[in-house]
Amino acid sequence: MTLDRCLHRHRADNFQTIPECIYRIEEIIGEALIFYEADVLDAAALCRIFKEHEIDCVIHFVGLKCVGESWDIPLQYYQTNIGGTMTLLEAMKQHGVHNLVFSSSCTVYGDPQYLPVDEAHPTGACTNPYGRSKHINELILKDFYAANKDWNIVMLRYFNPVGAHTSGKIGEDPQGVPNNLMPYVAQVAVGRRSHLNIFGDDYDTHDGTGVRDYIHVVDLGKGHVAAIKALENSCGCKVYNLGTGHGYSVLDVVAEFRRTSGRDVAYRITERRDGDVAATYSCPSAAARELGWTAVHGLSDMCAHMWKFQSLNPTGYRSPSVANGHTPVTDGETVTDDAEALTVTDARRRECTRRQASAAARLPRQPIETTGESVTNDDGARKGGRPLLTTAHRTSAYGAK
Ligand SMILES: CC(=O)N[C@H]1[C@@H](OP(=O)(O)OP(=O)(O)OC[C@H]2O[C@@H](n3ccc(=O)[nH]c3=O)[C@H](O)[C@@H]2O)O[C@H](CO)[C@H](O)[C@@H]1O
Repeated sequence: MTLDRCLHRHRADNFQTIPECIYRIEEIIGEALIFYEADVLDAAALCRIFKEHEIDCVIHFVGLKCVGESWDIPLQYYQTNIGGTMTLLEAMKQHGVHNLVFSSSCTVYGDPQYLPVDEAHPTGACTNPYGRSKHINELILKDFYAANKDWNIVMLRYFNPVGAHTSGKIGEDPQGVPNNLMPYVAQVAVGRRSHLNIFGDDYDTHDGTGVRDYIHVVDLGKGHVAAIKALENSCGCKVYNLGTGHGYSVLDVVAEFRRTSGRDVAYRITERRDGDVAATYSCPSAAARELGWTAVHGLSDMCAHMWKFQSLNPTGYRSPSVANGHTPVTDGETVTDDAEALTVTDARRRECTRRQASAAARLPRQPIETTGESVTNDDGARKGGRPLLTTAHRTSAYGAK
């Protein structure tokens, strides 16, 4: 899913950064990546991918995901998030691929009626179009399964994904002002922003600030691997929470980030944000019982790995070269050394391009060309024999968060 985010975010404004992100993923997994650039609403493009590979299952990460933005452009949210699912289901159906993992969200629970929230909690009282698009997707998938019992569908309700890969090589790199808490905190710590605005300290929580169930992205990724195993065992249609079961307040996160980074995180208390709930955290026991999956990383790891990525890449994947005179905002020799190791040099770009070309040459055909001007999209299929995963998503001039 990190791949999805990297491609999504950088495609619109700076194509040059895409190979760097992919290059880093290749370093981590030790394989060349094959990815397609295509629109999830482009049925022909999707069909071509299915024709060119023998695909076992699809992880459907596609989606616009900014709560605030979804009020401004609801039609784009419904078109991308729901239309994309319909197009993908049709393509899968046509090509006999009947195994799907879908990225849902705890947002489908709305303001929780009880805590911790389990999968039996009522859904649908969503507070924004983004949330409604996730809920409608769940309803569509349930109806679709009722008519297609030979399918296996796992819907994963993510709580609040944060952190970065433990290597610090890949992580969240929001364009513009971050909408979510953790990347904002990281950017304050690294000196890109002066202070965090905390949206309200008068909630009915232990310190008055909002409480969430933050989950490390590596744990989240492993949850998907567990879901794929369930598909292989013909699980039918299932829904699982992916969370830790622990709630932390905004001030808890700030304190932990200060501790792990050794940096100050200045903040101001401001008004509540529209649509925020006081507290939500998961009951993750169904995933433990049925998928054999449990989150292992706590808040300390989430902050430490987030900080590692942020400090090694102060301005994300656009971080200028240390070798070319940029001084990272971080201190400490190890960080500087690693930053140099991760710096994008011309030589590495050439090597990256060579590896990409070499990987592409092993494809039966060339990657799909995109259509349209302001809308570009990325599909990815790992290669190394049979592609196991296909991710597909669509971005627009607005992009994701
Ligand atoms: C209701 C809803 O749709 N929630 C979505 C939103 O979760 P959340 O709104 O829970 O995530 P978030 O990271 O935006 O906010 C977490 C907590 O931090 C607070 N906060 C956040 C930013 C900031 O600058 N200052 C501040 O105080 C915020 O009020 C909340 O109490 O985004 C997530 C993406 O990761 C998921 O998509 C969730 O489904």
